[in-house]
Amino acid sequence: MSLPHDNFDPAASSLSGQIAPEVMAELLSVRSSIDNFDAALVHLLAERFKATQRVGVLKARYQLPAGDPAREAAQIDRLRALAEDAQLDPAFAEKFLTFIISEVIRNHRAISENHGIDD
Ligand SMILES: O=C(O)C(=O)C[C@]1(C(=O)O)C=C[C@@H](O)C=C1
Repeated sequence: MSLPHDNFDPAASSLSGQIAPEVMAELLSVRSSIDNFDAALVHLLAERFKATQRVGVLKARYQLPAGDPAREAAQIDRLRALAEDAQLDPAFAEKFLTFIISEVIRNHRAISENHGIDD
């Protein structure tokens, strides 16, 4: 079976041949963890978007507004607190959530515009 990331080269680096082999080995070892985290993030995001897709269909069906500012404010407060506990910059956590939610709202609007065509 051929996977879409079959041609991913985990050793790709602009530093190849420019740094000591032991430094490169340590860098590659940490990067292998980063690659696992990035893969997990993609899968987590895919699941989140599957869930918000269902919300989008529900909102379109019942003609509800795409955005829910009170819900977003609660989510942001919660995520900022979680980020602080986890020693992640809360401003970054908020920016990240806001970025995702803006895409979700764009998707909700698209679903609502297409509503009636295929359901
Ligand atoms: O929960 C909702 O109502 C959603 O549409 C999902 C979501 C989110 O991505 O978490 C997106 C837009 C809303 O403003 C609030 C939350």
